[in-house]
Amino acid sequence: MSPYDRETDTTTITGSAGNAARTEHAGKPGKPGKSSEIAAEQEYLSLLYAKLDEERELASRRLTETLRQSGGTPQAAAEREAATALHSDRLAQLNSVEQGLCFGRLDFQPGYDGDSPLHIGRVGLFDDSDDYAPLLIDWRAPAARPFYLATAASPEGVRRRRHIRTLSRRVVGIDDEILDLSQAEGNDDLGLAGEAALLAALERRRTGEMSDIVATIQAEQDRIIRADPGGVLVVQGGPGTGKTAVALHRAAYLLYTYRRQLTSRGVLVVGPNSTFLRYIGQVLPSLGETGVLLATVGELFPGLAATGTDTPEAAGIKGRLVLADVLAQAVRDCQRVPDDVLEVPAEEGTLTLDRATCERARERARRTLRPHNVARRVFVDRMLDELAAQAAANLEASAAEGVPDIPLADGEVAADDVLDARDRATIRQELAEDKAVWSALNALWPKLSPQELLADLLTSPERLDSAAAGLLSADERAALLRAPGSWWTPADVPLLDELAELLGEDDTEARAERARREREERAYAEGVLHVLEQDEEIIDEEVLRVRDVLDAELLAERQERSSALTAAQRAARDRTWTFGHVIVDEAQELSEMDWRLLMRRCPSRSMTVVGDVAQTGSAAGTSAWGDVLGRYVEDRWRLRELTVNYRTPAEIMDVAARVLAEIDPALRAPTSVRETGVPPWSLRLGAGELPGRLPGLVDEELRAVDGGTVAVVCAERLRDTLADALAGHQATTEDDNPRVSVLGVDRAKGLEFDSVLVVAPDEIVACSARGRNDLYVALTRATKRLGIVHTGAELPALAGAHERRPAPG
Ligand SMILES: Nc1ncnc2c1ncn2[C@@H]1O[C@H](COP(=O)(O)OP(=O)(O)OP(=O)(O)O)[C@@H](O)[C@H]1O
Repeated sequence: MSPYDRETDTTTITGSAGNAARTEHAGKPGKPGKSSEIAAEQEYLSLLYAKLDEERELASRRLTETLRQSGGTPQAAAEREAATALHSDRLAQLNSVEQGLCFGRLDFQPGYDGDSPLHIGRVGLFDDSDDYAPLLIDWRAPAARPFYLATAASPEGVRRRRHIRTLSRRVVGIDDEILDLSQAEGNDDLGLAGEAALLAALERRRTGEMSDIVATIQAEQDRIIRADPGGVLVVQGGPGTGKTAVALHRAAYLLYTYRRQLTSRGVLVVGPNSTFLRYIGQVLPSLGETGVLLATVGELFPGLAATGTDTPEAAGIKGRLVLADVLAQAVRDCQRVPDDVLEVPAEEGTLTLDRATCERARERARRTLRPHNVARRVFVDRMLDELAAQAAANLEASAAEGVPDIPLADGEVAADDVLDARDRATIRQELAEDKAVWSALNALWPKLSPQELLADLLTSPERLDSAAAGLLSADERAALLRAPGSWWTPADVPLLDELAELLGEDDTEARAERARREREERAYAEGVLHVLEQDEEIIDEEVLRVRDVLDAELLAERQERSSALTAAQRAARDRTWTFGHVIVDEAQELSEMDWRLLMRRCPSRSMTVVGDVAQTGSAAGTSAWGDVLGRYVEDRWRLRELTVNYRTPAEIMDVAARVLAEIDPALRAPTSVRETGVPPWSLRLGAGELPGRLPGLVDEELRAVDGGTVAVVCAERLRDTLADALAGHQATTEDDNPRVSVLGVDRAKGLEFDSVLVVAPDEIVACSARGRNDLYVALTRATKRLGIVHTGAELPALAGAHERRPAPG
């Protein structure tokens, strides 16, 4: 039972010299002092909700009024659209803070900064009848900071920090901390703030969706959340230290504090896979922020679904930086010259392109340093000049054929050319439209799409050999080859992005298309105006006529802009979009090629990089931040570390720490914030017994976590077999949020469950080059209980788990 479930009336004193604080819980009505405190908080909370309702009503009314308006100058139209966006954002924000509107209160020492209490909540509310005095302080505002940072040793003027527990619009309890150094007792080295509320939050059953932590952010987390947005900030921390939570709250903080700069470019949050993104998907909306694009790297090539899977070896190779050179060579390989002479059977007769001429044109095009498809225009121009000169010479020669050589009269000058400039231009134009000429030029310097080129490269041994000669070994090239028609994979996406940069886009046609669309939209708008005018004639001759306030141009423009999307939505459709800030979670998994793509999306290098190098599972991932970041920012990146584990109880962490020591004895496991008194258990089963016994084990765990979640985590190879064994439990291998999941370690990364069964740990270790890291990840997913089921060799590091005797049958 968590303190949130019970009605408490206790007073505890916690704290060391660094964090002395007396904690008092109050929830039981009937005790006069406490219940009057609760009643007073209830009264204030009711006032806040009344204000929230009033604000909602106001935002809704303003939105309706704005939507009703029409007409005016283009500037008025633009202002109207800005107002529409503003009011609908405000309304969405006010709706999102309904649950847990207010969660804290600060009381100050006498004489300190006005010394009236401040209430802290999810949004700022002000009293417009009292000179906009703050009623509720947004958790992100500077005034709210002491709520997260104040300690007894450094109280920042705070006398009492109160956590207010609410259910819907009702106060159900309060936890007070008196920040009083003279009360110091105990030895709380972790420096926790609001310990009772924190532990209550941590003990809650997991639902399969991550929750926000605004009420209980800890000081080391707060410093990261509010860190300056400039440059690259790396947040390194062991499992469960709140890296993901911190990353998401940082996004919300940055959007609040730097809204003007960030709303137009948006914020990108990158996660390792779609399961993880769904797990964290509710956190930012619950904080009232919708302007953030959540995506995996594999989703950052608009219009392409990367649903295929690579072998670990192929994924590892594709992630290496050398692939950028391979791709550059593959593009150069498409800029060909004939071995000797290329014959072009044009309508003007057979023309020829010799190797030297083609080489000169190719060199000239390459020297422009433009991307392939753009430089193609230079090559094609040179080739057409050459062909046109030949065709003109042929024509002149044939025109001269059979003409008698008539002697010139006195004073007459021989005409040099039969053809004038206009004739020559016509010939060039005809050649440019000649299919045979196009097919010859396309063979030499084709227009390419990234998809076409990569698909060719990965299915053609000759092309790959040519592009990767001296860059990849024969075995590596063989590992990359795949069958034609294979699905795109996430590791292909950075390669496609690289190719899109190398190939570029000749946007002449796109520009023509845009102009055509604009003409069409204007014509459509003219039509709309016409219909409106006819309606007006029928309805009322007197009213202001539509055309008086709206012309076709403006209507077309408004139509275009009224479909205006948020920056995040526009960014999702645009490969070349650059973001105001990029947050990368589970960043240790990204390959060098992934980083290249992300750096292109963030030229300002305003980034937050969150991860744990001890959890790297991917062959292409990193084990040192400097290795990946140095290339882009040299040593200009800042490191912050998180050291407290909020997820995994100490008993489970003891076992995981032994595995960590095997990965690297220098690595330190984070310190768990709580103990559960439940030791992890282990059980030995024969491999054949596993499918039969697993359902019973899962049932036991389900009962033990009483309505919570259970995950079976195993090597990818075993996943389907174990999911079949648990068919009766409707276990899922994906992310539809059931009580029982069966997951390979890769999918379990970043997630958490009340109980975790790690099945066949020896297989997890054996399955990949970073198998021990994978095992460490698997062991640290549980919030309450851990069971280890051995079917093969027992790993010495896991010997600490309490051994269970197998139940009969
Ligand atoms: N200050 C906090 N208050 C309440 N809960 C917290 C706090 N910090 C972290 N948590 C909770 O601890 C759990 C672990 O957090 P999170 O998933 O962010 O850790 P992580 O460092 O990303 O872990 P991993 O590296 O294993 O993915 C989550 O349930 C999160 O909500």
